[in-house]
Amino acid sequence: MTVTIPILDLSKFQPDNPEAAASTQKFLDELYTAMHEVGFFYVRNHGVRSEILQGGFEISKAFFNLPLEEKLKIEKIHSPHFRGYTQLYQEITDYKEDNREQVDIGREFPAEPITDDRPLYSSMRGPNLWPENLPEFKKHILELMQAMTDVGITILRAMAKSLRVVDEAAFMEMFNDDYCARMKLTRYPGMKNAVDKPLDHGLGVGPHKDYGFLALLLQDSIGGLQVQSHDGQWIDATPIPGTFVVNIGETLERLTNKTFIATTHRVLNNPDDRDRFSIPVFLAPSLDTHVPQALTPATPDKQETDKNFKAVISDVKENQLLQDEIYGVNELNGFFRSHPRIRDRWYQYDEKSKLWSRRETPLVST
Ligand SMILES: O=C(O)CCC(=O)C(=O)O
Ligand SMILES: [Fe+2]
Repeated sequence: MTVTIPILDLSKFQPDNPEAAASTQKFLDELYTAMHEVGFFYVRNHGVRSEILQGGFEISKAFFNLPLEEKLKIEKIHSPHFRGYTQLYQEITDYKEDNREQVDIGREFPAEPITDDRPLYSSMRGPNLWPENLPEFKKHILELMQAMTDVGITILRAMAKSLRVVDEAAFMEMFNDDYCARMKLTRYPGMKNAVDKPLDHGLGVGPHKDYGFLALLLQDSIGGLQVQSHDGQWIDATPIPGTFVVNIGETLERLTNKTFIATTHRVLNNPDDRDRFSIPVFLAPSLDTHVPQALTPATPDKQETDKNFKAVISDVKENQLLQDEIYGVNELNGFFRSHPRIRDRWYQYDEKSKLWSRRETPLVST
């Protein structure tokens, strides 16, 4: 069966307008089907002005065009909050170096004092690293992150409604003022980019599932994002102007007892010399949230109910989930796992208590 990624019209979702009840319901039904069967969809009529989106790409390109030594001034290693720039080939997904460079941005908070009474994961909050020589960067990027976050929160509310059995108020309480948002600016060099010489495997980012709740992605017109269908085939998420691509992470999949699926995806570098740019935003609940293990009843396994349904084939192993009940613990462990250099510079492990803590001063490498 060929899988297509559905396109949903967010303007149909008007939960507070009784006159739009029918169109809202239609949207919720489409959303349910998309999340249950594909785990990915495009959203159009999301209401974010195109100048904000265009401005985001322009400022992101301006940053990546800076000389490397300028970009390295905000390298992530300088941030105990895991913010900042990562060079090409420095991050590893599915055992291969990613052919991409990126900047990680989070919600802007002042650094908190390091005290024993705070949970360690409170270090995930903190300031971003901003490039000194691009003064307009901060304003544009925070504006774009807020606009995309607002769309994401609306979609999360729609997801709660479409699941029906979920208590919407309790679900949305996880996204109180202290919700988590992370944005990435990415550049994937084209395979024929003579300066960068991408690694032959051609993977901008290897097969993976996102681990939070929701990802909302702005992509340019180059293409390369692929989504893995149930039977293991790779489907192109071909760019559609004016849309975001939406998918969920493993924490929400677990919470819905796999009624909604966190689909494996990857990005291929463009075969010619043109670079691809994308800007994903990842949403998750506030760090202190106790994420319930499952809010909905288990869905009968499709393999048991449908004789024609093939076993799900994924390049990502099951049960790699970050299983702690408190979201902040999972988020910190996830960043520890993917950024051991940053972990060791800013955090220390005590063999006796088997606990991690923040270093008073960063470890200076010799
Ligand atoms: O750049 C993209 O299209 C997707 C990136 C992605 O999947 C990720 O960073 O988790
Ligand atoms: Fe992803």
